[in-house]
Amino acid sequence: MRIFADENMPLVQQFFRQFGEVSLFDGRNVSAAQLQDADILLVRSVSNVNAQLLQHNTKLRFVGTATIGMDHIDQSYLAARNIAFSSAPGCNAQSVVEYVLSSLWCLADKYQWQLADKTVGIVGVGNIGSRLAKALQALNIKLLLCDPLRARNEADFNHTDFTQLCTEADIISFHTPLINSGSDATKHLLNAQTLAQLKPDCALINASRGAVIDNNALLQDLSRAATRRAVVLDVWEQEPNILTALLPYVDIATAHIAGHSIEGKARGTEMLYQRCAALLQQPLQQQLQQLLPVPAMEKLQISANFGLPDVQNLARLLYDVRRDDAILRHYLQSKGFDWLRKSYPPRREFSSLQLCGKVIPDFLPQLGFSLAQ
Ligand SMILES: NC(=O)c1ccc[n+]([C@@H]2O[C@H](COP(=O)([O-])OP(=O)(O)OC[C@H]3O[C@@H](n4cnc5c(N)ncnc54)[C@H](O)[C@@H]3O)[C@@H](O)[C@H]2O)c1
Ligand SMILES: O=C(O)[C@H](O)[C@H](O)COP(=O)(O)O
Repeated sequence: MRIFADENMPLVQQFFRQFGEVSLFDGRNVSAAQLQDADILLVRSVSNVNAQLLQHNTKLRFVGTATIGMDHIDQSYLAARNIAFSSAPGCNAQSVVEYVLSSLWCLADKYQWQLADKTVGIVGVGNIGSRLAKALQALNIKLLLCDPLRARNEADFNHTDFTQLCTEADIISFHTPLINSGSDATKHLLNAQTLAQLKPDCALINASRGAVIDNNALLQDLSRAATRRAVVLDVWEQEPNILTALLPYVDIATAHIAGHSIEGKARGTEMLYQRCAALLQQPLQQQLQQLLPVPAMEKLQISANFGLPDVQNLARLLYDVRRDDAILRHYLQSKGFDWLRKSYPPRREFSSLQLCGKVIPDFLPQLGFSLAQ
């Protein structure tokens, strides 16, 4: 069995060698000729899997993307060819939540906000949005939730229409898939018209897909003297060739790495491994927990005096998004967007640090921290 995998898929050899020979490729530049012998194809978000890429391959049995987003996969084409497909739902959801929390704390420091006075609008309340909602509730932050699909299917879902959310939120965080057309389309959900409805100081966070915000319209908006909004962008239109004119207006700019914690990426590989093992009717020989590196900090003692104001310091032990903003601003021009992603420095999730103590406040597990056994 021949397995072809993106070179940026951690632990892929360790997981997949059980099924056959693993060959690696550069995901952004992979060609149809390279993949003609693949039985199993494992990609990330930078490879468009479609008729053109698979034109020379007649034996493919499985395509997996170690990502949550699936907008780069032509699923109808795979179904028509009877090729099994899987994404990795939720694999890096906690990583994105930690990115958003770190961004909020940085903005709160920079602009001296009291986060408890802010209303955060979450647009897209799936794996990431609902975890984020739980974390923000733990921090006593007021929420508005917008998810028309959930509103249609769940009678008790407390939905706020996007237009209303735009006028009422102090901060909006986007967590929808990229949907190009139809009544729930998210492409350019935030555009010149919807931007004009926001409060002049409404902050924006986008860690979903770049095209959910019309980047040119955002640039126009941010260039206006009347606009005073803080902006965090992890995702951009036309990656890797991003609109660099936005950078001076953006408080935190990163290279589509919100989901790139060590756990988030490796969980994606493991989920595809489990799916492949089921498809090939093979036993599971590997487990992520055994393959993850030992974290630099394993245990921390919490005293009875630990309170909500201490959470920010605790979280910063593990991740501070300003590191990634600084790296982008320093290296984007000389090394490029894809290099920033490929050489992303290690980041562990909150759960890697086990908290010990007689009484651990409830908000810590709600934020994703784990308790020592
Ligand atoms: N920046 C990163 O590194 C990174 C990492 C992971 C995921 N993502 C992106 O984040 C997206 C969301 O991830 P998830 O795991 O929460 O996905 P999910 O599928 O679990 O949830 C998406 C939610 O968005 C809702 N939705 C769809 N259309 C909507 C609309 N028009 N308005 C409001 N809500 C809408 C869906 O009903 C669903 O509940 C992914 O599709 C991916 O594109 C980015
Ligand atoms: O959709 C996702 O899961 C994320 O956007 C993912 O982190 C993208 O990262 P990539 O696959 O490009 O490394």
